[in-house]
Amino acid sequence: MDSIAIQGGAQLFGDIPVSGAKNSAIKLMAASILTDQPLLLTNMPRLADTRFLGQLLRQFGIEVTERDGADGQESLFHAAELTSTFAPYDLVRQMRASFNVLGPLLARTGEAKVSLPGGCTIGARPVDLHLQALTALGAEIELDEGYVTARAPKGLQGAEIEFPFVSVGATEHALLAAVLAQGTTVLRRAAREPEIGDLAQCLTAMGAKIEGIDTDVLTITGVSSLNGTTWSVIPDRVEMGSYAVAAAMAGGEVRLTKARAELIGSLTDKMIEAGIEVSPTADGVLIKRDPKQRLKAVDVETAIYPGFATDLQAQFMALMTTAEGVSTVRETIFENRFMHVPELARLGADISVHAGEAHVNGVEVLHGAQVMATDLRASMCLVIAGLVAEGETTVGRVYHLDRGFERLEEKLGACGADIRRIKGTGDEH
Ligand SMILES: CC(=O)N[C@H]1[C@@H](OP(=O)(O)OP(=O)(O)OC[C@H]2O[C@@H](n3ccc(=O)[nH]c3=O)[C@H](O)[C@@H]2O)O[C@H](CO)[C@@H](O)[C@@H]1O
Ligand SMILES: C=C(OP(=O)(O)O)C(=O)O
Repeated sequence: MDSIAIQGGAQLFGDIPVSGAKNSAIKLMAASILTDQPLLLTNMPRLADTRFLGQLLRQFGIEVTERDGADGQESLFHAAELTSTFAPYDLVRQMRASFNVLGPLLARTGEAKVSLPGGCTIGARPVDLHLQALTALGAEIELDEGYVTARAPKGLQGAEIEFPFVSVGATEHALLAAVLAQGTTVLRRAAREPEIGDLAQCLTAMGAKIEGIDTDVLTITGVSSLNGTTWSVIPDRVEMGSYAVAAAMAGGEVRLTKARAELIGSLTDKMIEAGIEVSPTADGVLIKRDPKQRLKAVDVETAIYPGFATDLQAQFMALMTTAEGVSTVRETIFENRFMHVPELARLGADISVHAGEAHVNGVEVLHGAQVMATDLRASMCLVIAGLVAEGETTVGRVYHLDRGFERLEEKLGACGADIRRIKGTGDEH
């Protein structure tokens, strides 16, 4: 198992290019199942998650080709013919979004058998809303021995679906199935995260008919087939936000490029409140901070988009560990997303947790230690804390981090961070 070692204390100066969004790329990849024409995705991140999903798509008989192109890394998916509609446990357990192949397989072929998903253990994360949506679209669903078998021998039928609460995955899943259903589907209380807009726009370029993109009501008029297209993956707002926080923590001046400032508006508002200089640029954002000036503690509460992203909660908490005063961090999306707290405590952070709320009492200094990544974004929070902790911090289990951060050591190292990967051996999971 690899680990990452960071020698704290270096300020960061330079540019960090933001990669394509993992949470968009993996849903766009699932969209390739819907057509027998090639789908070319550009600005593709190379991550463990995109690799796993590529393996799963190959298992269905989809040709997957990766190459370098004018708009960054590219991946071509060609599902000319599907030779299997079975998604085994070993290929689905690694990540949450692999479950979202069920809807498109069902929509294209009328049946599929997919293992229940894995992903970060940040909560119970059931898939009831996914299954309710597919059932409303006319699928017959059976659950047996950890697998979902879905059948729609006469094809899917459009339906009115009102989600009881907002779910990113269930919205995307319903969308991926409804585009090929007969008739009109209306999704109410739909999630409107930018990655869903990206997916909906790509599907539209493939010939789908979708109204209300980027709103919480999506109206989809089913079509009988979709064509291929070329689509550039939206910038990764979680990666962008993570490096914005890293720059703020270490101090210095870092420009995040190939990105869009408005994607992290709820984060940068809080960063400004804490005393960090944030200036939007033509293709991203510039973060400046004099590390001699202590930040002010500010409170955050996670929420659905455009609120403060749960995927940036751990990173922001790391920033607050050395701010002046007490910051309250409320997690409202996942019931178990504070696993980084005991790890931050190893570095000297003073944090107490009561139900869904963490109180971070800022300390003057953190001290390097051995810590363990517990999930994807928590790994980044430990790296961020390590950037200022006195001495060396070693973050173990970075296979979590590799799911969602591309070339992390290279990107931070280019700005002056003293960071290196220590290669491990053996099975990663
Ligand atoms: C691969 C991907 O894109 N992952 C993102 C996606 O996860 P994911 O799609 O899993 O997140 P959801 O928005 O679905 O989950 C929100 C809440 O709804 C609950 N729920 C969800 C579905 C369901 O059928 N039943 C149910 O109870 C979940 O347990 C959670 O408490 O959105 C989250 C919220 O922005 C992000 O943190 C994840 O990074
Ligand atoms: C929680 C995440 O991923 P997943 O939903 O795949 O677990 C994430 O991207 O932060």
